[in-house]
Amino acid sequence: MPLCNPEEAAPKVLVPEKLSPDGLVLLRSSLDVDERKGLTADQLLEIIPNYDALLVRSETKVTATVLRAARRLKVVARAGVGVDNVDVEEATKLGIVVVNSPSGNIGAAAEHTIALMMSMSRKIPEACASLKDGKWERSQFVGVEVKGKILGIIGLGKVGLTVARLAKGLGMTVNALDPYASPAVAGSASVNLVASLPELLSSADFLTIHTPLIASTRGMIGQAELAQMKPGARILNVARGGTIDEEALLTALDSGHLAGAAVDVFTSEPPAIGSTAASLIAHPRAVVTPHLGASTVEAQENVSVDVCEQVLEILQGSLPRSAVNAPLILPEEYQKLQPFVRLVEKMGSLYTQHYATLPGGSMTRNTFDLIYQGEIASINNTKPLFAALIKGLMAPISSSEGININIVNAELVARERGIFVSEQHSRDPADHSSYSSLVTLVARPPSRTSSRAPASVETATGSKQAKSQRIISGTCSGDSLLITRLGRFEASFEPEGTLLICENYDSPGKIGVVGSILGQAGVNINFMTVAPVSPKLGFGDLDMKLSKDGHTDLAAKDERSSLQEALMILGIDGGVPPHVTGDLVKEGGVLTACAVTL
Ligand SMILES: NC(=O)C1=CN([C@@H]2O[C@H](COP(=O)(O)OP(=O)(O)OC[C@H]3O[C@@H](n4cnc5c(N)ncnc54)[C@H](O)[C@@H]3O)[C@@H](O)[C@H]2O)C=CC1
Ligand SMILES: O=C(O)C(=O)COP(=O)(O)O
Repeated sequence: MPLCNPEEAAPKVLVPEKLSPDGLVLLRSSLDVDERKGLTADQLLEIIPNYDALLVRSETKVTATVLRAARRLKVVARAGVGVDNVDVEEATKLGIVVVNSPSGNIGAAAEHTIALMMSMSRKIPEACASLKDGKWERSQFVGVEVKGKILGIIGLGKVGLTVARLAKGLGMTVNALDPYASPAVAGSASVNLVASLPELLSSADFLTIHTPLIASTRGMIGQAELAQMKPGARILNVARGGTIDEEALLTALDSGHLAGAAVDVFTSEPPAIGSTAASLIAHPRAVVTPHLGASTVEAQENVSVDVCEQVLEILQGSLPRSAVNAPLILPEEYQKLQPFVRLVEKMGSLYTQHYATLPGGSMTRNTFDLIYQGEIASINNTKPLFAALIKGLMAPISSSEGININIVNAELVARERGIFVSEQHSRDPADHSSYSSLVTLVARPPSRTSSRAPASVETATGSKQAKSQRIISGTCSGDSLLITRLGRFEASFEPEGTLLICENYDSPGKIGVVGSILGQAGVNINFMTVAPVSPKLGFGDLDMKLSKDGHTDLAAKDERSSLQEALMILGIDGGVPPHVTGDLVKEGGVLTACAVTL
């Protein structure tokens, strides 16, 4: 699918950090890639409104303020694992997809951990510096071996497990603490899962952290925890600054309780002059690197290609494979859903535009059944359809404060707006018409009383109950969309462009009357179709099931005979002047008229 119309400017991608060209080259053929290293926070805030995608590593702080200012932004791609520099919650609210590269740099981070452990245990950085300084000080740099020692790992995820396997190869015993780790996976790597942090701390000769920085891991190793470690033990952090309290670590090194620390990551990067982290860096028993865990040629190629491919997918309207804040959907399922996503969005928009203009309209009904029948019913993951419905319902009545409603934030938006959708799958072929798939949107009435109107209020043209039906059905054939039912009328029209929908008495001359009013107003008619009252007002078995639950207000079958109205749907060139719909309903026999744009 092309990323943009050749007439339009290509979507813009901002890359404020060093990213491997291997991924960027994939973007350049269809996107406008802007590499702007060294931007200040203020500069980023100033230019971000111009971009559709933002590619970062760990240095760029993608704050709520940046995201709110980013009016066009569809995706933040983190070329790496940790997304703690991105306000994912705010991105979710705004419908901005956040993707990462969950496995591109695992090997690099694990190897760096082992490199730091060996450097620390054999005092390689100090020995190297001394020798370069012209000295030959062999006796000062006697180290310890790791073989036969116990390595304690906090966080047995992708990096932790790789470190464990490498450490096993070095002859270490590996203990690990991870409440979410699989005992089978740990067992297969010969890792002993321990039950508590004190157990891990008190047994380890080397302790290494491989958790994300989240609420439960922030400051997880403080003064009390360091005190539980063996005297002379060594600690490593190649995960995130903030998991170990830097002040407490400095004290433990100063006191000699810990023999060494190897640190790649800091609470603030780069650490401020005079900060605790700066003192830690300067400490003679600390081996430090400036967040280099992922800095290998191979890892950078991997993460760059991984996220750039995802940026392309997202800007093409597909779902990414590693979204941090969107549900996982298999590509083949997504492919099947695509035309229905368009259909359901149009049905939602048609619902709001059509019913909000009816007498007593407005979006007073906020509880919907979305019913999938036929082949579409076999797809279980219908999150894109749910999102499309919310988007369609909201689009005509809300600017949504610039929020792009999509699969990322649809549930949140629906909750905030008090919209409830019950999705129902009916796989029974008897439940739907001749269409291979049918999607039906039913708005439940505001209360049971209004849906159970007594027979005495029926008019000559049908029951109040039947008239109050708010049902839209539709189907897809290839890429073509078709509305097959609107309220109690059996329709057959494409939900595209501007449509004038008139409900009228099904009597001769109506078409001429409508045509002449439109002609006088200079409105050009493209096509016209008439929708009679549906001979099948409900959904057969499904209809009955729903009615028993009191969910819907579908009409009873014996009400059909008295209904003599029809729906006239006219495709219009351009818009319909507001007075035209008013003029139409003043005409005898035209009951309602509304213009919708789909
Ligand atoms: N220094 C560097 O350049 C790099 C750092 N990293 C960092 O390494 C960390 C881990 O990365 P991955 O292994 O890929 O992530 P992962 O998600 O595969 O593994 C994290 C593990 O931590 C565990 N965990 C979470 N909370 C825990 C707790 N309270 N106690 C014990 N375990 C807990 C989880 O169950 C999971 O198994 C991330 O923070 C990432 O940002 C990753 C790559 C490079
Ligand atoms: O992937 C991660 O979590 C990392 O910490 C790597 O960070 P970087 O991309 O090297 O700034």
